[in-house]
Amino acid sequence: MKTILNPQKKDWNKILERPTKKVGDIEATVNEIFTDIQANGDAGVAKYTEKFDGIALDSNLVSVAEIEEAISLVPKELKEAIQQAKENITKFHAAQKTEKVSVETTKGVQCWQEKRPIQKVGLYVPGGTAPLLSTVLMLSIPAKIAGCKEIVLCSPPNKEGKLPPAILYAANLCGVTKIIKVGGIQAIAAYTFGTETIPQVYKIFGPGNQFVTVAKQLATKYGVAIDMPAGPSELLIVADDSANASFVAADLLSQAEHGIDSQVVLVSTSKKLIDAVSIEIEKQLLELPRIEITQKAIHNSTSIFVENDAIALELINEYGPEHFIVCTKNNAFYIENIENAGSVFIGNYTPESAGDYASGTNHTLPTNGFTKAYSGVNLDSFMKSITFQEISKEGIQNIGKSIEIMAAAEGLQAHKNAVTLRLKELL
Ligand SMILES: NC(=O)c1ccc[n+]([C@@H]2O[C@H](COP(=O)([O-])OP(=O)(O)OC[C@H]3O[C@@H](n4cnc5c(N)ncnc54)[C@H](O)[C@@H]3O)[C@@H](O)[C@H]2O)c1
Ligand SMILES: N[C@H](CO)Cc1c[nH]c[nH+]1
Ligand SMILES: [Zn+2]
Repeated sequence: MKTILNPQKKDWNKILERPTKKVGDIEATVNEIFTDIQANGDAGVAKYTEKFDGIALDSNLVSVAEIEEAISLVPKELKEAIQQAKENITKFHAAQKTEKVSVETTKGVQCWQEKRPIQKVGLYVPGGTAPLLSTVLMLSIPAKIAGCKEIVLCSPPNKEGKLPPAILYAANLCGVTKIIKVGGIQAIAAYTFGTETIPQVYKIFGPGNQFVTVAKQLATKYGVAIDMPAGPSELLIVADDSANASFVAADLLSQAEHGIDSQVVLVSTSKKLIDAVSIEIEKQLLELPRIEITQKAIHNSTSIFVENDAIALELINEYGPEHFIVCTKNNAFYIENIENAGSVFIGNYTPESAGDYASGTNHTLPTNGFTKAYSGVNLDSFMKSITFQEISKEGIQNIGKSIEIMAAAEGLQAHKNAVTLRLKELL
């Protein structure tokens, strides 16, 4: 990790540039695959599964027998861990249900809003560098609580043409209605257009690498909604002398481990802490099995020394990290004033991994600065609001004149007439 001392504000964006590929290069590939799958359906999907995942499949649909086999293969200990995570994720997302909003805006004019589940949703579970069974829980649990009817899940097959048992076990446990062995751009294209085996969906959810993220963004041009751009993992930690350097290093390494395009950043008002973390990273790295990936991501990453908490906060809000760990003497200051972050982790005993797996919050979060405008996945992501209104005779008399005047001001006579006729009838 390189260390930068007191950078000038004008240099922040350059220093914190995300290590992602140029989107333009990926867009051409994504466009080509979308066109092919729109025209050729499952045959197109199979072609790209063979090209990118190196496996030729007769069918990409997961069978009941495969699910039964998976259930028998998952160790009891992992089943119990999944159960605890499921309970916490369920509690946190079920608590997000809201009451119907209903207001009489003017006497006789009743307006209300009700939520409805999105009927057909497509979940994407990454599997390129690691099979993210936890993502199955993060997406299917809120989908089920929201009441979505068709919950489809796509994830890339391994070299044996299978999905890992834990992914199938979790998907079955959480009420996924169809599981398909397909990953990457081809999965997103299939959700967008529908194929013989993969249903077209109304909204696509889930994280993925840059290919998946750019493909999701293209899906919106064809009228399919997406949760948000949730690309390569990011973590920013603000820590001072009150933090445990070994814990800080472990947290930075945990997100660097995701892939070479992950980005981790340490911001500190203590040079002593920056040095201690750097030594700890080198020590802990040697013990990690994914050392090559993790080392590359760490190489892309930066420690930044700043004079005080106010500067640190300004820099953090400008960057807008996906994950934000706060471990300082002034935690309350950061918690009150953070504007742009996906999920915040507070204090020495709140590792980011807790949110990845089992505390209850959702780990599908905006990256690449999209925290400035997007929320992470939550119960509302799987629902939409419909507004209703009912106006009585008294109500139309109370607001009719204003509608007539405004419609006339816009030059829309037919709009005005729709009110005028009713008001006349009531005279
Ligand atoms: N933001 C979040 O909420 C969040 C959550 C979890 C994971 N993540 C991120 O998700 C990502 C998962 O990435 P992954 O690669 O492990 O799995 P993935 O499933 O997203 O991507 C794997 C697929 O990419 C496709 N692919 C690979 N190389 C390609 C190429 N050259 N051209 C076209 N397609 C290609 C293949 O089809 C493969 O199946 C990581 O970057 C991780 O940090 C983000
Ligand atoms: N940190 C990832 C979100 O960026 C989620 C995850 C899943 N498994 C481990 N981590
Ligand atoms: Zn993670």
